[in-house]
Amino acid sequence: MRHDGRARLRPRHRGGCDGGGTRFRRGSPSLSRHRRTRGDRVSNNGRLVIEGIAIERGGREVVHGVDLVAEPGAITALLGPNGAGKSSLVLALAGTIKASRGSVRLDGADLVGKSPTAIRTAGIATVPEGHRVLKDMTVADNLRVASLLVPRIERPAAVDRVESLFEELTPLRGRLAGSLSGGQQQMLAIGQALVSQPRYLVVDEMSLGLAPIIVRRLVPALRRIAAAGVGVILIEQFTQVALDLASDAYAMAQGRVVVHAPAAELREAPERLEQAYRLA
Ligand SMILES: Nc1ncnc2c1ncn2[C@@H]1O[C@H](COP(=O)(O)OP(=O)(O)OP(=O)(O)O)[C@@H](O)[C@H]1O
Repeated sequence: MRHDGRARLRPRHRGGCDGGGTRFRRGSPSLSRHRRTRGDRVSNNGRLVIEGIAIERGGREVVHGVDLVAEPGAITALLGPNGAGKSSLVLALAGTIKASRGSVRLDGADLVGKSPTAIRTAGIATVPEGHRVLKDMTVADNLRVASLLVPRIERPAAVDRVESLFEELTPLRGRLAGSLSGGQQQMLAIGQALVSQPRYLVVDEMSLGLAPIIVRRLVPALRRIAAAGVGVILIEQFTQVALDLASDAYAMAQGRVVVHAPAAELREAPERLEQAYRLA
């Protein structure tokens, strides 16, 4: 850790993240601008620690005490069938809905009950399922709008950094976001979340509505994001894509975590997931 609190750009080699050839442009600043003190590092090593989270929706509990730990610089997959409670957990992480019990700790602070803005400021950015970009605005303006959360002096660099991550978007800067392909719009949505240089990025159903060939174009960007030190929680319908990217995987069913294992183990034995879903 440098003394200015920024993570280095050195790619990390963890689990399925190869980091090879996927650095940010040389000299581009770190993705993470949130200050970490020595005391913070001692408290949980920068991990995002979710403990005993329960969530009610429509008057009934749909998530029943979920534990999950995400590591900085690593991709954590969150899998599970429809209705398992993944999106509810994501919305609670973003502060859009409130957990009825449990804690979400980053550097010792409990973020449950905090506003979405406070959570974003603490360093957690979320791309919710079906997130829409601003279709009547250009790509550049979508990123500029997202950069309003960043101190004025840092905004141009923040936008540049995201453009370097998604080079496919650079020639499209002047295009209306609504005219982009589905994959490019998803890149832009992830880019908007990254403009504020979060420490953790939560992406719900990254590939929703996208063809597998398009999803594969998003994969290197996710690897670069993690290699720059950002912890990623990836909720993904294409289990194999998620397990290839992740170092650690959780699967939920019926509001509970039913599997937690290294992603590599589940790649080797995908039937463990099906069994766990059946038993839940
Ligand atoms: N707005 C809502 N009001 C009431 N119940 C809801 C609401 N949204 C979701 N639920 C219920 O909460 C449970 C968990 O749903 P959730 O969307 O979190 O699951 P999921 O794992 O993300 O599934 P999917 O992949 O289909 O989105 C389900 O039983 C669902 O019917």
